[in-house]
Amino acid sequence: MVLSSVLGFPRIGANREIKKAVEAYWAGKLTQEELTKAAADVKKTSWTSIQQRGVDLIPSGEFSLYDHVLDHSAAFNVIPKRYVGLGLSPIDVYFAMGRGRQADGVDVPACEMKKWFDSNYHFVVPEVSEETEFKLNFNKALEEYQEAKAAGVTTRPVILGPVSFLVLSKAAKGASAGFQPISVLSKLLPVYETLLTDLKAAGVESVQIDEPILVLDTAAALEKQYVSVYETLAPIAPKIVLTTYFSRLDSNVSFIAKLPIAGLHIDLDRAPGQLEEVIAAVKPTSIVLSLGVVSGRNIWKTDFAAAIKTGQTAIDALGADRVIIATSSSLLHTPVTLASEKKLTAEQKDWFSFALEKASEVSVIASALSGSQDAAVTGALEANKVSIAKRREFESTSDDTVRKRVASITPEMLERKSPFAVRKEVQAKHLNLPKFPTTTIGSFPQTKEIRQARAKLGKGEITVEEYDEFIKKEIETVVRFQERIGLDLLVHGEPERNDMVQYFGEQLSGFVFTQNAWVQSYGSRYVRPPIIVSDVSRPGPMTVRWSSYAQSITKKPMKGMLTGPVTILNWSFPRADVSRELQSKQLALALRDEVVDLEKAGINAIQVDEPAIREGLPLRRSDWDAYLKWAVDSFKLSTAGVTDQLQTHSHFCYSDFDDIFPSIQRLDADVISIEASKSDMKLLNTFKQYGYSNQIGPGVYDIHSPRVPGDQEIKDRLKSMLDILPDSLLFVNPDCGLKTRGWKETEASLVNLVAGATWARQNYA
Ligand SMILES: Nc1nc2c(c(=O)[nH]1)N[C@@H](CNc1ccc(C(=O)N[C@@H](CCC(=O)N[C@@H](CCC(=O)N[C@@H](CCC(=O)O)C(=O)O)C(=O)O)C(=O)O)cc1)CN2
Ligand code: MET
Ligand SMILES: [Zn+2]
Repeated sequence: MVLSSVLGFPRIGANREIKKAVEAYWAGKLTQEELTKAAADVKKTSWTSIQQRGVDLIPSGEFSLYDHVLDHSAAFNVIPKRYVGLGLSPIDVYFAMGRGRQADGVDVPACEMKKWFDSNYHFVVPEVSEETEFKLNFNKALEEYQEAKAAGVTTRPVILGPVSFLVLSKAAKGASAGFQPISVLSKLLPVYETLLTDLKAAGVESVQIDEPILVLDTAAALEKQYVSVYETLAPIAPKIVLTTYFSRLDSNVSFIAKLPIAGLHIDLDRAPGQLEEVIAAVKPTSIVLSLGVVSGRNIWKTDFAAAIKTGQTAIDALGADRVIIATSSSLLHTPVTLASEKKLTAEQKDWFSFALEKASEVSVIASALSGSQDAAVTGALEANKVSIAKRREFESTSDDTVRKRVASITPEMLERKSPFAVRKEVQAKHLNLPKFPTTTIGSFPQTKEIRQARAKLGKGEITVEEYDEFIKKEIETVVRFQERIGLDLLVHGEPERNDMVQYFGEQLSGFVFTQNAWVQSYGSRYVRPPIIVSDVSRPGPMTVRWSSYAQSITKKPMKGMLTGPVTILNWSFPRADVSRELQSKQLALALRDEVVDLEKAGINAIQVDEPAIREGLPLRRSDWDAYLKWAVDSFKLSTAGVTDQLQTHSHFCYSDFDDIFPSIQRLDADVISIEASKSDMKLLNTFKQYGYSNQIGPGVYDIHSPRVPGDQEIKDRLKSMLDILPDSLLFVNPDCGLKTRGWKETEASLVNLVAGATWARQNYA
């Protein structure tokens, strides 16, 4: 019989229960017991509803109050010294690592966060050194297995494998030079032995061990480690299903197939082409193959006929007992349920499947492959056939004007009129900014009042005019604030935006957006990715009136603020029927028109954010060039339609530039701002080493935490930056936008930032 499986489930709860509970706990409005209870309720609901949908292998242990990688660090005692001995309870140590803590005399910054592979989810980076004393503080996989059992659901616990855990870790401060976390694998392994022995003793039949790094090129050099880990673990553990996702195994499959594992999961949504090679590799073994045919990353209804065909190919080679039908990855990256969407049309609703609907999908596909004649199954197959046919019909329509415009993009359209050196002079005169110009990344605090006003507008409790007036007042407050504390290049603060991507999705043709389809980005922060359903175009200006209003009330230059094409694409659910390149170029043309309109409206600096350009980089190196070509071209297409005197900015809030450096240079933005406050100055050395030629604002403090940076701290940062970068190129700004921050810390931090720039002007004249 073919079994069905779900690899992981969204944590937020259908009504954002977990986000609300966690934030209430932080605010001191909920006790730890109440928080634990809220979590227990959501977990129980998830387990039972997946079970009701007929899924055989139900995940447990992957739930998290903040981040599952952080859960592993806490469980394995991978807790940096700076969080120890502060008198905090274990849960507060955990949250302090995730988001920093500044209260009651305690002042610790957060751990670094990084993007989880090519997704918009962030994990908290574990810090490891020779000194790390690994031990099992608690066994979360076991606890949640038992919790589910008590609720009447037998689950398959999920853990992150030891090799991936260490490869995703970084060297802790104080580790010796050149220390590689993977070098302490043999010290970590006993923790996994204990964890898995306990699972087995508790009667756990099989365990899902995630080793996502197996889809990376770097895993090829880790064969020895993989062999030793899994030879040690297999004899003492429940049956191991080694789980990979987001890309293909390529040649790694040859050593993976020899590991003593009971099952192997592969992602056939992202990498359908690997099926044959993987089947061939596992055929001579007894390994069960878990086929990730239901996307964990997108929301389109699965084409059952195609999935059944794939499943049948595997069954023909391996037999039905060696095939599992699964989601391609955890469903963490999809919203909870389509049932919460009240505003989608019936036609639109029929296109999609969210997490709960996907649970039904794996179950139906597996049943069909097991030969079920059950009326519910045959009915579902029939209904799916109709839905897919309708969707295909919709996809066959296109917007010819947009298609023609994309086809007629010329190389000249990608280039500014003059090179950077010339533009820099023109812009210096025009904008008249001081040395070390201070600016911010765009958003100011999204207060409760702003969100409530928008919620009221949505419910029809206030009129559009009232809402617009309210937004204008917010803009004015932000402008006056910036003038008062002495910032140089102002922003309007983005109060009108629910989110930097959703906001544009809502104004562009070709998108559908949701009411409640929240997906976790990090910690308690969630997004509602808009869905691209057809060709994209811009019915009219999107930001011009807000930016020109903001400019009209100040003499200081106002920076226009847009989200770039690659980022809109990456943070939306894209179409699956046309290439990402085509979608990106369509977005770029729409943004190009907006940029030109902003310049016409008297805006002299425009920032086009591309924080997702790095994250969109394919996981396999051989796919990089093709991606970088269209991604960079898209950005250039969106920004190059202006005169030399317009200063273009772009923003990237991550620090992994090593791999894409030449592409960042090729963007040819006049100014870029980057995340640099949490990583050390190594990043700036990279910029120097490559001879980055345009202006750059390395973030001088971390905005992801409510912690206020001291003014000496900012001066020290500027000093080390100026040791590396030419002073004529330096801008002074935070790491990222301030939307998640409160006003109190925003004001204190920016005052210190301006003081830092003033100090630099005095000392680096
Ligand atoms: N798409 C995206 N990806 C990104 C980022 C980003 O900004 N956008 N930034 C980076 C970090 N990730 C982030 C992701 C989300 C948020 C964030 O602030 N999310 C907000 C929600 C933003 C939003 O959509 N707000 C809506 C809805 C807000 C809301 O909850 N309203 C209440 C009603 C109002 C109230 O009573 O408070 C409701 O619906 O119940 C609005 O402002 O209109 C949150 O989780 O709290 C920040 C950073 C990387 N990836
Ligand atoms: C995640 S990048 C954020 C850029 C945006 N302009 C902001 O300040 O919010
Ligand atoms: Zn940012």
